[in-house]
Amino acid sequence: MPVSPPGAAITPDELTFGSGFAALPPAFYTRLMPTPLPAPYFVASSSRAAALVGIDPQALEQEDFVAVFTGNRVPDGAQPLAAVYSGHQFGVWAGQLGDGRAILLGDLDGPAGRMELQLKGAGKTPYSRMGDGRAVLRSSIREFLCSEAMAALGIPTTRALVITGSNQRVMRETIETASVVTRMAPSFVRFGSFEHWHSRDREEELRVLADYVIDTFYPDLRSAANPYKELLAEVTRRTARMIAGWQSVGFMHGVMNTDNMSILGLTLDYGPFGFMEAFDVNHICNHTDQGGRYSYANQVAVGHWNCYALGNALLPLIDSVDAAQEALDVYMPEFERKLDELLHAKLGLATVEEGDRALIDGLFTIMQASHVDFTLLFRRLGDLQREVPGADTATIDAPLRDLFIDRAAFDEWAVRYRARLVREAASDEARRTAMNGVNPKYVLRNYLAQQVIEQAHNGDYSGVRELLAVLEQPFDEHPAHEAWAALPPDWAAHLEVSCSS
Ligand SMILES: Nc1ncnc2c1ncn2[C@@H]1O[C@H](COP(=O)(O)OP(=O)(O)OP(=O)(O)O)[C@@H](O)[C@H]1O
Ligand SMILES: [Mg+2]
Repeated sequence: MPVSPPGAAITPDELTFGSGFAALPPAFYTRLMPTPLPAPYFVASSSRAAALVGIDPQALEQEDFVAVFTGNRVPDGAQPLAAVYSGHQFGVWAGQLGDGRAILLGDLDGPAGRMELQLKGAGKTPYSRMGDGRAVLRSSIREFLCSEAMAALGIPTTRALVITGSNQRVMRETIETASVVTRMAPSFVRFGSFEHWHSRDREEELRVLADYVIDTFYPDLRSAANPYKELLAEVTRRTARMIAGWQSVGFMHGVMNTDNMSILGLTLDYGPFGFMEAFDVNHICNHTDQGGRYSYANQVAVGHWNCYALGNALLPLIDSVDAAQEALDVYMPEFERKLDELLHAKLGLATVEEGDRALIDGLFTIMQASHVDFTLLFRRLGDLQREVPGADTATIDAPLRDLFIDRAAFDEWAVRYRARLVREAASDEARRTAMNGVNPKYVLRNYLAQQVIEQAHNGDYSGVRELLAVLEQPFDEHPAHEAWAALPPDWAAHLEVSCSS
């Protein structure tokens, strides 16, 4: 359990908000107050996120913090604002968007550096368009749990500090209740924040924003011959690494619009996301995405496409198509390098050989044919013994082998894998430990989220908190929660997640 740092804030008045983003000229945002919710209550908090900004996690349950993180009380020094941005949605230019329900309070300096705190679902803003400015408890729980789960998996992400709720009714497909999730990130600037100014031919604002991002988050790039080109290259690299991370755990974002792409390469906006269960490379997690633009396989190319949209927006500053192209060309090599590194670790291969790619591809091919559960497969792979002299491998490998409908295909692949493992120095035991440290036992399966959401709708938040505790340590054994690592139950096959949030 992380402990709170000495001197952790126990009242909101002990928070000292800085104004990094708010110091930009007014064109970039609208200052406004969050809209209070009636009788807010505490739902859950992340002590790990709290430690990052020096807040005593226990204090988050207190009325004064609940008021602050619902938007009912604005602490001294905070300068609440909603930022403007635009973006491409499902590949089509959508024009102006902006924080339609997210309100930035300001930033806090903590042990891990500067973090902005943003209330998602805190009321209407000038960018709300037809929306009500609210988020529902269901979607806030999903965002809260997945942000913290991804952080624990080592994938760059925005964080979630706390969720509060209110009985105020909110209309979605059915009537739900309002909730606010407080997110944290060094910055919430998006690709779409740059597209916004480029689309309006406003080079001055474009430059101010790019300079702010470079000076604050990428100071090393300042001395480069063309810092804007280097910014594009670095964001492209980070995006490629983030998506390699997604692919390696079977995470599907669901709405990779350019307004949901972070300029820091963080996973941003947990809406209709999903973790791959029965493996299908073309799986689409978002029910609304009928064309499958954001399917598991397409995420890789879409990440690149989104970087092109950013590159296009930065072009007036980079001032050379060739230079921008060069910056964008780092994407595939960086993605493949990172994915290769992650997959080697997932297979317990500490060395690299020429045939490894074919071996790994072979595994994905048989996973696809048998629609094997992604998480269970990699977790059980760690149990495979390199040598089983004279023994019946079918029996020994049963828990792993039985995940495949086509067992002969698995047997064939296992022969190749064993032959490869013989050239690894690690013992079975050492390899298993290493593999269990990178292949999670627990991921946020949709049905798990659904179960704790249903409990929460009945006023019981213990499930959210328990699931968070498990997802914070996804590589460990949690004997009391063995069931959460199992294959999804039959009813889960009918779960659909959409953009409604
Ligand atoms: N209920 C709502 N009220 C007002 N605006 C909304 C609402 N839901 C979505 N929007 C706005 O619609 C646009 C696209 O929505 P999207 O679902 O990508 O974002 P989001 O989930 O609200 O926020 P974020 O990207 O900050 O996580 C954004 O401008 C967003 O602020
Ligand atoms: Mg969004």
